Amino acid sequence: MDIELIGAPVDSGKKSKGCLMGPDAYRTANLARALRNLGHSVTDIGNLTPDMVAAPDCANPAVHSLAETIGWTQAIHRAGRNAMQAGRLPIFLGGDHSLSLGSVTGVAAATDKPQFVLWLDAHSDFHTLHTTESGNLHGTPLAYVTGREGFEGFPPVNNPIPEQNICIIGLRSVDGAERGALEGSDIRYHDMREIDENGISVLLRRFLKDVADAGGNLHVSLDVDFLDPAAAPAVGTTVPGGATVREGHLCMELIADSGLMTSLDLVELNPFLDERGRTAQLMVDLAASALGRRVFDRPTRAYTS
Ligand SMILES: NC(=[NH2+])NCCC[C@H](N)C(=O)O
Ligand SMILES: [Mn+2]
Ligand SMILES: [Mn+2]
Repeated sequence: MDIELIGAPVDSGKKSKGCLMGPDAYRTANLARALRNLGHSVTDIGNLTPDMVAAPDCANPAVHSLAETIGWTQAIHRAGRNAMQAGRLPIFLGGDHSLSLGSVTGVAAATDKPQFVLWLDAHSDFHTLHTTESGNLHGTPLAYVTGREGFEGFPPVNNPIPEQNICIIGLRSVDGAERGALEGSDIRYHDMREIDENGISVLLRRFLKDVADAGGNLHVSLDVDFLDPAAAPAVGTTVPGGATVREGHLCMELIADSGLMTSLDLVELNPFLDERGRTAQLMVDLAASALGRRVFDRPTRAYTS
């Protein structure tokens, strides 16, 4: 694969800061080398900066950092579209999850194929500007990319993702308004109990088969808080009871086997909250699994520090 690393140090999607350090933490954890070792060509285009836009009016007083988030959305959208049009697989190095307002719409704008989205997250991120109580826009991208109303001031979504093409796995923290919207939608979603009862591979394989049958492109959006906080502490919105390290890798290995992934977000890493870089390293290892690393390819533990 021809992979493009796109630094997106978005930190406007919530109040507690630190995700802006994410792209450099992935670089420090040697993401590019891990992917090159798998035989991929890797280009790091450095970090994007947000467009400067005027602040639109917003009826919800809780919403904050609106202009900055719109500016990021535009810049990330362009970068994602360009990478796809150049025949590359973009990996968006976040940055908080509001970066997906731009990444998902950008990659979807670059293809005629049906676009599918796999959302690995403790949260559904299905708020609009009007339903969010926190005012944190990292809780909104899935509603935006499906073309829902309630995003005044944002670029119009010209290539909305059909709800049937979206699968959320890992849910364990959904706000009331999101729940109502989700239940009234065609999005498929699997909470942690369903994972426990069925095994994560059963749920994911079902979705991957649909992507394959439709001949679709697959965007994977991996939120650090999909994982259990014991394994991945470097995130502001920890929720106990998340995916294990092996469940995370199994998802990524199934994605690699499918050959369907065309773009990837690594979001919500807050290196300020990390412990000796272990969450950044885990995210790098998961990205490597998604791009073909297998259990037996992993460096022998005793030989690494
Ligand atoms: N990308 C995330 N970590 N999102 C968390 C969102 C939490 C909550 N639903 C909110 O709107 O504030
Ligand atoms: Mn999220
Ligand atoms: Mn989350």
